[in-house]
Amino acid sequence: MDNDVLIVRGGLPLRGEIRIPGAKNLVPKAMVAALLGESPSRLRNIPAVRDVEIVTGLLELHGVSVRPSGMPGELVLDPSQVERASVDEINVHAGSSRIPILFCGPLLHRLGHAFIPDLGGCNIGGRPIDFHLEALRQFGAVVDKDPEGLHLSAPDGLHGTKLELPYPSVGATEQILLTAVRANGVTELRNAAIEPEIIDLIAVLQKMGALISVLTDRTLRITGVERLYGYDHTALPDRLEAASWGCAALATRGDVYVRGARQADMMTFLNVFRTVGGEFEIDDSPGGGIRFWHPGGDLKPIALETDVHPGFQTDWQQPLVVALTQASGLSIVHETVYENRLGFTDALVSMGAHIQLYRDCLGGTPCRFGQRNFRHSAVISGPAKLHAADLVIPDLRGGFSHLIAALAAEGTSRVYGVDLIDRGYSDFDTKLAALGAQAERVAEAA
Ligand SMILES: CC(=O)N[C@H]1[C@@H](OP(=O)(O)OP(=O)(O)OC[C@H]2O[C@@H](n3ccc(=O)[nH]c3=O)[C@H](O)[C@@H]2O)O[C@H](CO)[C@@H](O)[C@@H]1O
Ligand SMILES: C=C(OP(=O)(O)O)C(=O)O
Repeated sequence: MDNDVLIVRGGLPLRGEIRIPGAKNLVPKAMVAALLGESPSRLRNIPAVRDVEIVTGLLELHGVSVRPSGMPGELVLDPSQVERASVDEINVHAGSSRIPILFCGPLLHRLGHAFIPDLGGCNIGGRPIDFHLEALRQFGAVVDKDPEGLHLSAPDGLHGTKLELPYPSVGATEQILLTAVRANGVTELRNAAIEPEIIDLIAVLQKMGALISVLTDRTLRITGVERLYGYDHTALPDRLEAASWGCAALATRGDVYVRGARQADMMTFLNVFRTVGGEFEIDDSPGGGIRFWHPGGDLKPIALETDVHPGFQTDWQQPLVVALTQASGLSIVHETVYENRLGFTDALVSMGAHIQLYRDCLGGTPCRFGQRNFRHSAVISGPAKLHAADLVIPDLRGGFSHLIAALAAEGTSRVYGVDLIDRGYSDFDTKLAALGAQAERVAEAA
């Protein structure tokens, strides 16, 4: 539903149990990978999020049948009839997600041509795609940009190459994997991203018949193969959603069991959670998860920098900042992955939080954004008593953070634009109800 408003009566601790599905940042990519196979793929643990709907639409436009298998959260993708789609049809999805850029390699391999609409995704920085396009050119693709979008072709086919990313970009690493697996010859990628979602995509590709080695020092070596087949895969759990609910438990002085959360993907987050004063308990029995809770007393401030994996994931930053408004003392957060990911704090300040933003790199590591006029460091002074406000959601994680702040605040907040949260948190209003939150979703009056 578009333009929904969430009416949140705050001040109650979140208590109870929820289950998280597969990762938003893996599932749509595994769906794109299915295009490379010669037989159907089966993917489990699918989250009910917008990006999955968008990729389903794009795959169907290209002749891939995407059908529920009959088992909950499971899809079967059949790429046996891949065909070209019209620019107008594809452009219905313009500006909706970042995933369409990952269709380049698979469509070039299958059809010799690809059209990519304008990308969407969170407005948290410029989000250029120069690494993607430079890599595709090195594989032998010809890229033409016109007002409609990007047109790509590969007149001499795609061939393996030596690449080094200027920064370990998640999307560019995925682009290179999805292109190299069927390129002619060997590709070596240096300075690759190694996020858990990328390792899971590599697992998917290996199941399809790809040859990919993960070497030391962020190097990937991919030997192109002539044929790939369908896969059968259960997506890794969404560590970003899991951490978001952990932060919500901390900020509301609550106790939330996140069924499905996996320790191995979250170790850096868990260290920070414990340092701030949160408690957690790992249940690694089959079907287990992680219980997060506020043990009472004061939370402790922290100095933190976001980074590529295994550092502190940038998508964890926004929810954690809300919890830090409740810590006693000065916390410092240096956002080094995106230049514009602290704008959501203005709303927290309007609710009574004490947060100051700085253009300097307030961390041990000078980052790409220092001396460049981006307010990418925050000093948070707590604890602050939050009061209710009317909030307009700026982006996915910023939106979830506003929601946490509304849940922690005294009084009734109105949170506008909650459909943005649907991009990454499946059934979040049902989960809120399961945790005892008083939150009602209503359609905004036109
Ligand atoms: C759908 C998805 O998986 N989204 C995730 C993905 O986004 P996404 O893949 O878009 O993020 P990247 O890792 O590519 O971006 C990291 C940094 O690299 C820069 N860059 C990237 C590509 C490029 O061609 N040129 C360039 O300069 C970006 O501007 C940014 O500053 O990884 C991010 C970092 O973990 C997460 O926050 C996002 O949730
Ligand atoms: C930045 C995010 O997503 P996207 O890359 O899809 O905009 C996110 O999941 O926090």
